[in-house]
Amino acid sequence: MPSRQAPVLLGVSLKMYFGHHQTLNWTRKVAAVADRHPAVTSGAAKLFVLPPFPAIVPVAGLLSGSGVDFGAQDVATEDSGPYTGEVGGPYLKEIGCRYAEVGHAERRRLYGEGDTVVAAKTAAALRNGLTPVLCVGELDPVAPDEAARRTVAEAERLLRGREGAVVLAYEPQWAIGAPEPASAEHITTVCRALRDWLGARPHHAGSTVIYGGSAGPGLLSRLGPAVGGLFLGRFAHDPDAVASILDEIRLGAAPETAVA
Ligand SMILES: O=C[C@H](O)COP(=O)(O)O
Repeated sequence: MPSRQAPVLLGVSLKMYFGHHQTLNWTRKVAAVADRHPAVTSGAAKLFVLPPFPAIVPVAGLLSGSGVDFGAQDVATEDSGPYTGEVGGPYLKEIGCRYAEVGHAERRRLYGEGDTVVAAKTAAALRNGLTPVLCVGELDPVAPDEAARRTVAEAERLLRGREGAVVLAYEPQWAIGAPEPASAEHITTVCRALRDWLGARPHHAGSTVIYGGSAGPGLLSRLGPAVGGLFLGRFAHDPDAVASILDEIRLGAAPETAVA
């Protein structure tokens, strides 16, 4: 597996927290941060944003030229047809999305999505040229080694028979929406296991492992280089917090290699 210094990947899902104008205002502020921040302009960090579906097109316009990528929080299992309320991969690709999130714990818990649906959505993203942000992670708190075993097994199930670069978002379900993220030891153990697993699979070259679950300023510096970035939720609602994480990256928090 060739090694190279990879940019730290910072993703933000806005979930359903903001209204439309708030989404656009937040995007303008984050684009302005990205435009001038040395971590972004030097290529040390790469940002992506997942707004609600109706905001994707205007967000694309606001991010144009900023180097910030964007995508969707979900994708249909099918590409077109009578699927009321769904948005297919070809549509997302056509409007410029780079990413499609799949398998988030909230979709599993609240909307009954299981492995079959998550695997089909992952396949839909890949066949349409979208990078899946595939969320994996254990349901309840367990020891780091056991969490790593369960999470690698989950990734194995969801990616079986697929090829292409993915973003594996390690999100222990118990750490989502919590006051604090998982411990640095826990995150590092699981992310390293996922990296090793991906690294042994050349058909997933170019993949990245990031951590999400109450992540915010101050976390990345404690994680060391095994973690390729962060998947942010509430703690990115303040654009200054995004700038603060970019400061950490500029000061040296960087993944050791891409999975390539
Ligand atoms: O999509 C992001 C994650 O679920 C994390 O959300 P949170 O940081 O608000 O817990």
